[in-house]
This record gives sequence, structure tokens and C-alpha cells, in this order.
Amino acid sequence: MTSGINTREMILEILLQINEEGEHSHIAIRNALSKYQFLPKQERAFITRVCEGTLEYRILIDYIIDSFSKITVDKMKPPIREILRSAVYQLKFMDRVPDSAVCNEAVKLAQRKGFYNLKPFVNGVLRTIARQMDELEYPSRKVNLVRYLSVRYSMPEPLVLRWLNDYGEEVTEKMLADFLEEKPITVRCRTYLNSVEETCESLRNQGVKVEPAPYLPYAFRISDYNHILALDAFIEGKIVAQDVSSMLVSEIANPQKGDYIIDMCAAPGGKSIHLGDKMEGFGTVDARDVSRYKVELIQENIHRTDSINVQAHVQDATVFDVESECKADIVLADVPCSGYGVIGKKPEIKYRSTAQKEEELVILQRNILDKAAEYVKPRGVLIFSTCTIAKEENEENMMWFMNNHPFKLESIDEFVPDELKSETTSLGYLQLLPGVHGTDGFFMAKFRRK
Ligand SMILES: C[S@@+](CC[C@H](N)C(=O)[O-])C[C@H]1O[C@@H](n2cnc3c(N)ncnc32)[C@H](O)[C@@H]1O
Repeated sequence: MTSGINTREMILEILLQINEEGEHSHIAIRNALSKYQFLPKQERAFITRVCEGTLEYRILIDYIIDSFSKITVDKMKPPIREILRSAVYQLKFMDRVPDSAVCNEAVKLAQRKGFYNLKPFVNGVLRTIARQMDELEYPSRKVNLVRYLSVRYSMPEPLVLRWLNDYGEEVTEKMLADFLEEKPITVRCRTYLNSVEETCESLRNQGVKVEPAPYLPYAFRISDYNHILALDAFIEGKIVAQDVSSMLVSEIANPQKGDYIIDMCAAPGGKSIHLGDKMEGFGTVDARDVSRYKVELIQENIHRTDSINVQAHVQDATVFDVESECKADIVLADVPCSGYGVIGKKPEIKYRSTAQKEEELVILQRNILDKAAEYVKPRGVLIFSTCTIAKEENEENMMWFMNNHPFKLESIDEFVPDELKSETTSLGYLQLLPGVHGTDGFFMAKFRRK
């Protein structure tokens, strides 16, 4: 059954929003799909897959197009560029759409968007690609490893080079491959209110496939559903969408009933709500973020989960809040970061990174850590975390913090599963790597105030 909505046109609009207007991919896709709630599951899945896939494989796709087109991708008009990219994604990765249909739809769409003159160009390039793609030569691994990995896994060369230096060839390739793997979403079952069995049963009753996620008994991977917002377990606040890496932050924080916790960068509130759950309704989690919009996201989640011990308000973490000085048992600084650890979920991140942005982030992170240090009670805890794998933002910030504040690292071995224990966890920090640990890329360190 089809809805009569032009799915190719929707895909084009979404890709233009992401690649030309700088919108986040998950937001652009969600906004477009929520406008057409009645779209059948299959069409929603098709739109999502083509948008995500076209973005994930952009460097590989552009390499293919540039090998067959006289006009290079960067010289094309944006709508033509995105029409070609999404068509090549379908030709290369989606067997279920016949090649001729992919070409015809692309040509029709170019015409509908006013590019009547470019119909033969779109048609010619796509039909040549469909015929000759399998014979195309890719960069050689032996001749140029960085270029090979960049094209093979669609990762900009500067990032590949950096990770080769930081993590070596084997780990880098595992991470690159993992970023491209389609994975089910991970949820945390809120065991404080419902048993894991009850929640999983509710999900299964609605046809959802539920599989255990690694490391934590209350973490599950869910798939085979149309919309998470329509799941009873979600509506009733029995589950929170959260990666296992993010759940481990609240584990290592180990809050006690009655603690006062400040979460300085809290939106959308995943960790705040988990910390509140771990205190079983006692104590207070002061969930802060920089804008009203972000705080509203936290509030929506507080409301849905009925988290009575979590409160949200606007507070810029770079501005010192004198009222909070030496007040908190635990401060969580889950700082804004380059996000390289979640490229698998937000592929646009890889195309937007620049050295300058990263330097600015390190300055912002240190600024936030300076304030965070002041809010911790004597002998209280500070947790520093990021969803990146950049050493400058992680280990280097951690060392800088220890050298500039009266804190020491504290072992997290008691709180992490055996498989994750290492020399670094006994010192007090953990770097999770995608494709290596089965989670997002994530960093966490636990400090105690002297
Ligand atoms: C990694 S996300 C936090 C994720 C959140 N802790 C969770 O678990 O759901 C980083 C957050 O930092 C916030 N942020 C950025 N600059 C900030 C600032 N100056 N003050 C407070 N929050 C800030 C962003 O709005 C974003 O929500």
C-alpha cells in the first residue's frame, strides 16, 4: 500500500535541510515524518533508510558520482546533487528498488524541481552508474591507507588520520565499520518502578522485538516498531531511550538516597532521570541546561517519567552560580563535545568537524569544569563525561582538571561490569570505543574532592 505522498521529494527536502541548512539529521527526519503521521510503516522506513544511508555513505557516493560525471559533485546545484546522491545510495545499497525505477524517479524529480534542462544529465549519469558501478576501481589500501579508509567507510580523511595515530589501524577500522552498522535503539527499563519482565512484556505485546543489550541487566535493544512515541511502555514512562554508555555514568556516580546532585548540561535529561531513579524518589537532581528550549525537553521527560525528584531550570554552565557553591554531593559535567562517539547515530557530525570548532570546545569544556569544581562539597564527587573519542576533549581535559583543581581520580571498578575493567577503570576513567565495546564512543571519569 502506498500513501500517495511523493517519498522521493520528501527525501530530497530532508537531505537539503541537513546538507544545505545545517539541520541535525534526526531532527530533519523526525519533523518530516511527524507531518505525515498516516504514512505506512514501510514508507517511513524507506524514507528514513535512504536519508540516513545517503548521509552515512556520502563520501563513497560522491566518489562514485565523480568517477562517472563530467561535473563534479561540489559544482552541482544542491537539489541535483542530493537527487543524484540519494539515487546512487539506492542503486548501490537497496536491492528492492529496480535500477530503472531509481533512475526514472530521479529524472522525474529533477523535472518537478524545475531542472527540465538537466533531465538528460541526471538520466545519463545514473544509467552509467547503474551499468558500470561494479567495475569501478576504489583507492588502493596499499598505496594510500588513509584515502582507502576514508572512501571505503565514508569518513573525512583528517578524522581517519587522527584515529590511526591515536588508536592504530585495527581499532580504527573497527570503529569506522561500526559507525555504518544499522543498530536497534537501546532503552533503559526503569526498574525502580516496574520489573524488567513487566516492561519487556508490555513491549512484546505491541509486537516489539526486545533483546538484551550488553553489560547492564536493565538495558535492552528494541526494534520492529513504527514509532517509539506510540509504545505504551514509553508513554507510561517505563523506558527511557539511552545508550548503555550513558547509563554507566549514573552507575559510576553511585548516588545515595537523599543526595543533592547538579547535572550541569542535562538536556534531554537521560542521565538526570537515571540518577533520580537510582535515589528512588528521594533527594534532588538539579537538571540544568543553557536554553529554555533545552530545559523544556528535560521537563517533557520529567513529566513523562513522573520523576518527582528531578527539577529542571535554565542555567548557563559557564556562568558561576554562587548559590551552588560547595552544595552538591555529586556534580555531573556531561559537557557539550565533538560527538565523534555517536557518529553512528548522527552521521552529519563527521562532515561538520573542524580543528577550530574542536579548540573552542576544549575551552568551553574547561570553563564548565572550572564552575563544576566549585559546586562540589568537600569529599563530594564530580563526574566528567563526553560522547567523543577525541583525546584532547577526554584524557587531556581530565589531566588538566586534576592539575588545576583539588580533586583526585577515584577507582570505578566497583561499578563497571567485569568485561570493562582495566588499568584505567582502577584509576578512575573509562574510554568506550564503538565497534570495540559494543556501545557508543563515550568517556567518563570520576573525581573526588580532597
Ligand atoms: C552531551 S549533551 C547532554 C546530554 C544529557 N546529559 C543527557 O544525558 O541526556 C550536552 C548538553 O550541553 C548543553 N550545553 C551546551 N552549552 C551549555 C552551557 N553553556 N550551559 C549549560 N548547558 C550547555 C547542550 O544544550 C546539551 O544539551
